[in-house]
Amino acid sequence: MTAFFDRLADRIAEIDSIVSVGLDPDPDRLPDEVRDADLPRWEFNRRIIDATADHAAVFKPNAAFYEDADGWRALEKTVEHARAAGVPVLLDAKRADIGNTSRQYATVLDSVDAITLNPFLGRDALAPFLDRETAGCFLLCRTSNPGGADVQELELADGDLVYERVADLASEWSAEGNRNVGLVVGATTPDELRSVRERVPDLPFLVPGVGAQGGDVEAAATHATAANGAGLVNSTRGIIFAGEDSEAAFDEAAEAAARDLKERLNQYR
Ligand SMILES: O=C(O)c1cc(=O)[nH]c(=O)n1[C@@H]1O[C@H](COP(=O)(O)O)[C@@H](O)[C@H]1O
Repeated sequence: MTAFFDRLADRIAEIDSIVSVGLDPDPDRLPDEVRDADLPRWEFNRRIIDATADHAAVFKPNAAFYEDADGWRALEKTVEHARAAGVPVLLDAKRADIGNTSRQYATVLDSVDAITLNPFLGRDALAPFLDRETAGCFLLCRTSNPGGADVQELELADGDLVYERVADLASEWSAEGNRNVGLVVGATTPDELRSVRERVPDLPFLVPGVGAQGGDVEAAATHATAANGAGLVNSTRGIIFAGEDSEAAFDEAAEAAARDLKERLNQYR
């Protein structure tokens, strides 16, 4: 199998979209029509996948929404269905731990194409993921949440900020290894997004925070992709729950929202 970022660049070129469709099926927000299904989260995701696959460079399920017995079954079916539709799956799990545990965590890459990782524990904790040549590994760099600056913008002795050092290390680790490392940089801090892009032009970014979090679509589109054309802008609630504000069926509303985001992003890239 070819490297993930090459496969991603090919898919982006093929469907002309850098949209990552998040699959976070919050049980409290599922529409009535899926609530009686055997696995409501799977039924919801199945219809979202079928409706939005043509606009989705990847699907990004967040593990938090599946961490119970039915959830694991729903996630397994979701991953299989997305991949059968030809769409790679980026599991948003923000993993990494001591070596023994990380080695076990990394086995999930037998089933998905890419994963988000937490760089806080350092290189050895990431190694079991980064060692997989065909997987994509997105390291948290400058996150989109309000407290993202608390740790990530602390100043180091040489004047660099923590998130800048994370970007530099990710670039080194990628170049020394399998060139399979990207960064998570939020759209809610467009100046930082721009500065990280200037710092590491070769790393693909996953840019979350447009849509429900109100991030900057133009900055996201301008800076998400690396020189090879790989990069993603994610929206989750803004796509999958678009039907809450619409007369249309939830999957039709999701299709329209995904298409609209694709077109808005494409104006700037
Ligand atoms: O790693 C992520 O995907 C992520 C990083 C980050 O800094 N901010 C962020 O929102 N995310 C994830 O991206 C998704 C955003 O969802 P929406 O705000 O509904 O578009 C959620 O699954 C978040 O966990």
